[in-house]
Amino acid sequence: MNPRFGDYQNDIYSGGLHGRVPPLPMAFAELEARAEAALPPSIWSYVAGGAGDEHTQRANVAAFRRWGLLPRMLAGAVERDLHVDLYGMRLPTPIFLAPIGVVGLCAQDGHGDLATARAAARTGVPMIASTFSVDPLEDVAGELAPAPGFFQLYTPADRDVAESLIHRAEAAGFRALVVTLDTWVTGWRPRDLSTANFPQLRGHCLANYTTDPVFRSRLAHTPEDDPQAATAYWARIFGNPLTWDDLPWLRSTTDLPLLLKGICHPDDARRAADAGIDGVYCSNHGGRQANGGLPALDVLPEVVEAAGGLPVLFDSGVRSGADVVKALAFGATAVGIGRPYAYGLALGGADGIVHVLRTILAEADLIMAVDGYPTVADLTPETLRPVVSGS
Ligand SMILES: Cc1cc2nc3c(=O)[nH]c(=O)nc-3n(C[C@H](O)[C@H](O)[C@H](O)COP(=O)(O)O)c2cc1C
Ligand SMILES: CC(C)CC(=O)C(=O)O
Repeated sequence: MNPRFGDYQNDIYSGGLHGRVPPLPMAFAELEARAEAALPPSIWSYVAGGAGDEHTQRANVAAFRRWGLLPRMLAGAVERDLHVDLYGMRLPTPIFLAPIGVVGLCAQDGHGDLATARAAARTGVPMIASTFSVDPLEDVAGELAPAPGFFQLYTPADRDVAESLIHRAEAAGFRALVVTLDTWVTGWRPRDLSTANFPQLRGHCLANYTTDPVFRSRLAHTPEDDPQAATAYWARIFGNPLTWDDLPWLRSTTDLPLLLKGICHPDDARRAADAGIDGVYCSNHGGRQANGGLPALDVLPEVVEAAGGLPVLFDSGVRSGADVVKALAFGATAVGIGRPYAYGLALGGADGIVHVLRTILAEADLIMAVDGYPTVADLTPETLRPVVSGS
């Protein structure tokens, strides 16, 4: 039997009958407001902020409002099946946890990567673990099992360190490698600039480097004895703009499925497919990198078409179950949840993330029930229409 994600509604109502109201926000706007109040201002501005005047970040969210699902009645969608297949894995849900560097710091105990992994394990929602974590990837993987995890790589210029990270991720049991292309330099982020806090936050999230034997071998002293030298070496190898010429090397480093994150142009999707990549990840980094770009949702259909049948992961602006349904209908194989789970973490640790995921899944499931689309395969671009009046 498939999981009944909509049952979260029954769970809440039956709890309510006994005088309890849900301790965590049910609507995204409240989740966001309460996370802002809960997080230290420097972490809030880092997580919530984006590039420039954050126009693209807002446009990512607004893009979903421009499309609506056409309902089908008498479809009898009593049983829904939200599972998706990806690289031989049967995922119980069509969503995943997008990589969030520094998410560790959103948890009250400072170990948010581990809490995120625990939430993934409890829900079966895959986690893409960021290179930038407070805890090393082996510890994250330890909390994740049996849920699948993917490892997100910021590819250091020192290829030996890069290969070491990749091989550690393989050994730890991660099932795919997601290489992020759009953040070899950080974008112009006024909120971080005005607090000047980015380097400080980043300094807490280098565990994957400081525990890496190859990285350590590059240093005269251990990172424990000379943290500044470790950070300086990290800074030297971080800003590494990969090019298409690097892809054969990258491909040769692993047999894991290899995905490229940040693909928003159909020609790049086509070229990735030609280069033997296993999947593209359409995302504009939640508007954190380059302001003034198109909303990621607007480019998704073209990227899906150009990818020629390769899996296409998607994120940027997903705030609700309705958004998940629309991204699936536009052809995303699976849909990434970003900031909302960081906010859930800030409010309730692993429980907070589980709540956010269950909320999103329940809404998606109930939309598919009401509108008569019992499976993910039933959601196609033809089920969507542009909104023609108002918002
Ligand atoms: C605080 C923060 C840190 C992030 N760190 C990473 C990262 O380490 N690696 C990465 O590939 N993407 C990173 N991202 C981008 C997310 O994976 C995702 O693309 C983005 O959050 C989607 O936008 P949304 O959260 O507005 O939906 C980060 C996003 C946020 C909000
Ligand atoms: C450490 C950062 C570069 C992580 C990131 O991707 C982001 O802040 O968006």
